[in-house]
Amino acid sequence: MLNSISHVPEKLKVITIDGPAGSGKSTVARIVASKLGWIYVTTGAIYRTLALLFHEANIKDTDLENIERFISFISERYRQESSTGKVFIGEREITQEIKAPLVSELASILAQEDSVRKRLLPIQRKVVLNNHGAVVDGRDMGTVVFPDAPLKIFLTASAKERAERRWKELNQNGQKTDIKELLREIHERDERDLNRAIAPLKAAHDAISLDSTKSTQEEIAKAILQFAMQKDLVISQNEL
Ligand SMILES: Nc1ncnc2c1ncn2[C@@H]1O[C@H](COP(=O)(O)OP(=O)(O)OP(=O)(O)O)[C@@H](O)[C@H]1O
Ligand SMILES: Nc1ccn([C@H]2C[C@H](O)[C@@H](COP(=O)(O)O)O2)c(=O)n1
Repeated sequence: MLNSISHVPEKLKVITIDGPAGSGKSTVARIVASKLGWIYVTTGAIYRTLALLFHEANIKDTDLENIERFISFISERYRQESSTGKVFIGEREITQEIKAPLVSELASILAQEDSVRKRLLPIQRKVVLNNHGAVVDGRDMGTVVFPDAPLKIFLTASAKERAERRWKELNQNGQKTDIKELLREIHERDERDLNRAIAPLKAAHDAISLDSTKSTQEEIAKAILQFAMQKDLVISQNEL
């Protein structure tokens, strides 16, 4: 494991990875964080958890009272296990439940609400700034949540490749889905994430764009670690 050093102020030891659904953000974020000895935070899981709470309470009305009620619950009881990527509400593990297509769709709908984004901002920042270094993935990490991050990555892949990856992932977890339906859902979520008025999915002006369509997660992670070294976020090449 690399011993990271701080050539940047402690509070800014953050690498952001933004990109569309299924581009491989969480996977490579976890590899990079592990190599650096940093934590990894996948902010999509926070939006997905909010969606799961709404879904399970069978609440269709995303009014402010419900949003505030569930977000304060998340603030007290939500946690991610950096090493495994497991997600918990209190002692209840919800890692697989939040990946269900219904939850994915509701998360992207809730993510359009300014009241949701405003209230999740401090939660995302608190998780990261309580640690000595973090790799964070989402849609607006480099543009809104951590605009001063020393290294920003914008990770893409073709919609077809992303649907195939999601199909394999759900299949491995015993969730049978139709690839054509997944492709439609990915296009729909892309549309929402790219075109919403608040914090749309887009590459920060100073982000490095990478396309993982024809690359393995290890190749992408290695490229990010090289950039981290160039930014003095790691000690030396021979430990990568
Ligand atoms: N470069 C890659 N090549 C092949 N498969 C990949 C690659 N990167 C990630 N995957 C696989 O694709 C699936 C989705 O990856 P991951 O969850 O990291 O994407 P994501 O961008 O975080 O998606 P979401 O935004 O929906 O959470 C996982 O099963 C992962 O193992
Ligand atoms: N920083 C973020 C993270 C996620 N979202 C929204 C957009 C996605 O549709 C949904 C689920 O995210 P995923 O797990 O697919 O990365 O949550 C967002 O708007 N901002």
